[in-house]
Amino acid sequence: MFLVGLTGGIASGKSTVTKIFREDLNCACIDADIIARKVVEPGKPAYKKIRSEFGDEILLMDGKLNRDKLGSIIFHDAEKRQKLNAIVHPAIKKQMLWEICLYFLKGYQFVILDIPLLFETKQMLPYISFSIVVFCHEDQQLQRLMERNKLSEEDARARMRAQLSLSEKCSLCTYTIDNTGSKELTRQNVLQVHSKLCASKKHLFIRLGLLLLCFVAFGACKVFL
Ligand SMILES: CC(C)(COP(=O)(O)OP(=O)(O)OC[C@H]1O[C@@H](n2cnc3c(N)ncnc32)[C@H](O)[C@@H]1O)[C@@H](O)C(=O)NCCC(=O)NCCS
Ligand SMILES: Nc1ncnc2c1ncn2[C@@H]1O[C@H](COP(=O)(O)OP(=O)(O)OP(=O)(O)O)[C@@H](O)[C@H]1O
Repeated sequence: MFLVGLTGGIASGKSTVTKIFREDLNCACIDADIIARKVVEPGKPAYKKIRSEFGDEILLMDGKLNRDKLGSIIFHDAEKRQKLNAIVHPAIKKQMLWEICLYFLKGYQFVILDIPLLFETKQMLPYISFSIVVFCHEDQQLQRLMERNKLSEEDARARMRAQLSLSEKCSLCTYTIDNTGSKELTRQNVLQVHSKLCASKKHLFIRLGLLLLCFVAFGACKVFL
């Protein structure tokens, strides 16, 4: 099995593309944003750390995190964002590695990891064989973000500034998926990248590598025991 990192800018279309991989193409997909929500549920270690770092004013009446409030703090303050990242990212990585193992046991050829900050944090980069960037024009990104999250232009731009630009991300990846047109056009672009992933023999090399490692370990046991 090999891992594919899927990234892009905020609201550039990662979830839209992941949905096509998962629902139309039956691919194994893991979404870092969903994990990021799970690991900060009340009672989880990351929740307790966020509460002591940011205070009770970032909680809703029912004790859950007020995500809008926390977002409005961290997207306007790089130091606070760094503090939140330092609490949440290790928990996301741990959960993600666990979910990858489950897909490995199910025998998938590859798993797609939807990670918004793939190139910024670099945490999962050592494990990735191919990376994909979903891109659209900056003005489309701004418009889609403002509409979806009901944000002012200033707040939307602050969120966009918290990440590498889409052009920087495109220069770092293996494949790009153009999401500047209709969702149907994007679907066609996803199909093309999917066929390239399916044609890859990387999983065979990785399996061969693991097999060789087992032989070496077995040989070493025989010599030393
Ligand atoms: C600040 C929070 C509470 C805002 O929650 P909200 O529901 O409004 O947004 P959501 O989680 O759906 O994220 C939407 C998008 O914002 C961007 N984003 C989120 N966190 C960050 C961050 N720390 N730095 C830069 N961009 C970010 C990503 O593109 C993400 O896809 C939340 O985003 C969060 O907990 N962020 C820290 C964890 C993180 O880095 N998540 C990204 C996945 S690695
Ligand atoms: N090709 C498209 N045409 C029109 N609207 C689109 C297109 N692709 C995505 N959208 C819309 O833009 C918004 C952002 O898309 P999506 O949620 O897939 O982005 P994302 O990169 O996953 O966002 P985030 O970084 O916040 O997780 C959504 O409301 C979605 O419906």
